[in-house]
Parts: sequence; C-alpha cells; structure tokens
Amino acid sequence: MIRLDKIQKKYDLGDTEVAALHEVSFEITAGEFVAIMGPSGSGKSTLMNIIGILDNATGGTYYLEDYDITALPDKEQARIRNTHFGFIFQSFNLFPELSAMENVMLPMSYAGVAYNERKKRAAELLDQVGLSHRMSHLPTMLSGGEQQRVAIARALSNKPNLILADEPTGNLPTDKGQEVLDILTDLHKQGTTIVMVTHNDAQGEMAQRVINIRDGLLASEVRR
Ligand SMILES: Nc1ncnc2c1ncn2[C@@H]1O[C@H](COP(=O)(O)OP(=O)(O)OP(=O)(O)O)[C@@H](O)[C@H]1O
Repeated sequence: MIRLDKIQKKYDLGDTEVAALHEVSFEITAGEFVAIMGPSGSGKSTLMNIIGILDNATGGTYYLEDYDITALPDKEQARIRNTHFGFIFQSFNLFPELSAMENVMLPMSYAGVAYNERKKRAAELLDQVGLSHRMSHLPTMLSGGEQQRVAIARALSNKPNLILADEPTGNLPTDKGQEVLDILTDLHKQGTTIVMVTHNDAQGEMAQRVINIRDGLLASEVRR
C-alpha cells in the first residue's frame, strides 16, 4: 500500500539546513497496524507528514498504491490526501466554532458529499465513538477524551483506507487514552490500516509492527 524508498527531508533555514530524515525506506501493507517510535526530534512527525502528504520529501520516492506521490502536482496530491487518509493529532485540531457534528461533516463537504448524507453519516460516526448525546456541543464544551473521539469520527468520515495518528493519546489521561486506543484497535480489526506515532511502550506493543526511528534513520523494526 505504501512504499518509501530512500526518503529524505531537509528543512532549509536560510543559512543552515536541518536534515530530519536520511534515506528512510520501508513498506506498509494494507491492513497493518504500525507504531512509529523514537526519541523527541528523531523525525517521527516529519515522517508522518510525508506519509500523509501534508509535506513533501526533499529526496527519495514515495509510492502510495499505484501513485508516485513525489512526482504528482499539488492539486492531485491534495485529492489523494482527502480521499485516502484520516488524520488524528495529539492536539485534536477541531474547529472551535463548529459543533461536534459540523466538525465531522466538514471533510465530507470537501469531498462533495450531499448535505443529508453528510449529516446522516456524521450522526452514525459520532454514535460509533459513543458521542450521540454530544452532537451539538462545541469543542470547548467537551472533555479532552470526547474531543479526541470527535476527531476520530471526523478522521473516519471519508471512509479512509489509512488512519494516521500522531500521538493520539498524548494529551489525555490514561483511562481516556485507553478508550481512544480501543477504538483504533477495533478499526484495525475491521480492516483499516493504522500508522500511529507513540512514545508509550505499552501502546507500541498493541501494534503488529514497531518502526524505531533514531536521528532521522530507521534504527530497527520489531514484528509480532
Ligand atoms: N519546520 C521545520 N523547520 C526546521 N526544522 C524542523 C521543522 N520541523 C521539524 N524540524 C526538525 O527536524 C527534526 C525532526 O523533527 P520531528 O518533529 O519530525 O521529530 P519528532 O520525532 O516528531 O519529535 P517529537 O517526538 O518531539 O514530536 C528535529 O530536529 C526538528 O527540530
């Protein structure tokens, strides 16, 4: 599904350069649950941003299904990003002026789904994450765990093949983090491919495969 071939990322800071990734190569097969682990500053978020086509590599080739992502124009990259990925971030990233329901509906409007269908699907997804009683709440009226569950419902709205989760439990207390992980584990059982950045060893153990990044290099890999 995903193949990274010698992916490099350099950030140009004018008079200096930061090399965040050095020739990272690996594949992710459809249906896998992969954890990406490594110390702070090792390049995990940079790697996730490249996989999710939120940023471009400065070297190497990224294949997603039959697409050579690195060779595509921005517009085509955006279309693939919107149709293939669901994103979950550490800081939830909900729109504060939109209700839970409207936040979940939003990506579907970008994808051209009709209003009634958007509303129906958003209600189903919020129900799936246990928030059918919170649909009209604004994010500020929701707890952190509830906000992250809205973010998961939003990530699922366009039926993505792949969920990219960057420290999804980083801002949550342990019990609420566990609820989020349980939802991700269920999604994986239903066939969704999941790539998750985590600092937490116990969470890494929930994945089938752990990719360890150190100083922008793939340091080791563990498969279960
Ligand atoms: N926009 C940027 N401009 C310049 N340097 C950057 C930028 N983003 C990241 N870096 C640098 O690239 C390296 C990798 O950063 P990255 O955010 O990918 O690490 P990380 O493993 O996700 O860290 P953390 O666990 O702390 O989130 C770091 O040295 C960081 O300072």
